[in-house]
Amino acid sequence: MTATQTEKRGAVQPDTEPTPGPVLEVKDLRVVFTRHGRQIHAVNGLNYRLHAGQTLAIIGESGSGKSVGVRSLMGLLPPSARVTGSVQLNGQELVGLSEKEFRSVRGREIAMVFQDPATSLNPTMNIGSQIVEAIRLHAPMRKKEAEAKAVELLKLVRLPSPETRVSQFPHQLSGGMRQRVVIAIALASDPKVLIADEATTALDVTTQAQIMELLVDIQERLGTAVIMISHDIGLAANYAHDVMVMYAGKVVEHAETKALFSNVQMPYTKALLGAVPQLTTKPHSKLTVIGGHPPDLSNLPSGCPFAPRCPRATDICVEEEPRLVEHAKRHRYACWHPVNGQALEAGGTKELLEVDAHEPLERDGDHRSDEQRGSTA
Ligand SMILES: Nc1ncnc2c1ncn2[C@@H]1O[C@H](COP(=O)(O)OP(=O)(O)OP(=O)(O)O)[C@@H](O)[C@H]1O
Repeated sequence: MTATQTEKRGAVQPDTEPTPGPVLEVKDLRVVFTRHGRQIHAVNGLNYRLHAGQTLAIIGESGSGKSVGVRSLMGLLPPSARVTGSVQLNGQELVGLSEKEFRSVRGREIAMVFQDPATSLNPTMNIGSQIVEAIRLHAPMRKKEAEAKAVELLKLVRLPSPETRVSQFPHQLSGGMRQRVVIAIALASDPKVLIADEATTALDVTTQAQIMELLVDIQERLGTAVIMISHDIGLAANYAHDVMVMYAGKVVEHAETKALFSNVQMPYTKALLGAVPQLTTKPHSKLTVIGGHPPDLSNLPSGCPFAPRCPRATDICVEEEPRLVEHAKRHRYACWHPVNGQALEAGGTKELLEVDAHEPLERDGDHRSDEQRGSTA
């Protein structure tokens, strides 16, 4: 088996001095939309921490709440959304900020790269002006100085011939180049957290890998924390330190990437992986299809939301919702009948529930193996 990118680069220590605490701390984050008198519970109690230089991947089926969960961090939800809980960015509480207050955080402390670079860029402005605008929005400076910084940013994102590219328009660049420009704009204010929402989905696989390598490089140089949302589980496995699996607005499994993929516990995660073709998949063999549909978010069931689609479900799954419990070090899952773990019974979970942290998953100071530490020294 080949080493993943996260193993190769030996986990989460950036070149810059690591900050002592998490950059981002999310506690019991909930988002409810009101639409036509109905309440849609899109995000139902997220807890996690993100440290400098760390990449968290969020995976899950369409509609599981991945985007709404990260957009709420940036105040990018419509007025019909009610956000509760706590989001601390470097100690600053974001939940409850007004739009005006969010404007000073968005793009400055926390920035986002979206799926389609074509729609993120202004087609009528050359790319140099767009980067200069982003730079001067956050740090007032003379135009000449900002133009020089724009070229530096384009070098950072490894856009070829940056000095001449600045005068070009988005349509003159390839999709991969455009996404590099979008990343340069996102980095204009040196954000602590970069959110990549399906940022490479619209690109071909080679360009996709180049952009991911670029994000890794930037992360290592600047210590930026990254949240990546992806339908591509392979990308998550290869580039993330931690993976969070969402279903019906909840986290159903959350672990270090290696622990998650080598020891999947939640049947939903297993089903997601089964839906991905492997190199070893024989031609014409069938991929696993997850039958049924996710629950109605305006009428969530009282038991495990995955129960109606789960091959392992029993009565308890329908009756009582399993809590997200840390069963092994840095490996949490919410399941009565985990894939590789011992079957749980309601009465028998007390011991495990004692270590149930309603707290975000914590990262060790340095959880690299000796081998990894040696290879990156
Ligand atoms: N403005 C809105 N009003 C009402 N419901 C919304 C709104 N925006 C999102 N939702 C609902 O919130 C749920 C979660 O949406 P979200 O976009 O976070 O899913 P996702 O996991 O990111 O899906 P995808 O992978 O397709 O982007 C969906 O069921 C969606 O219908």
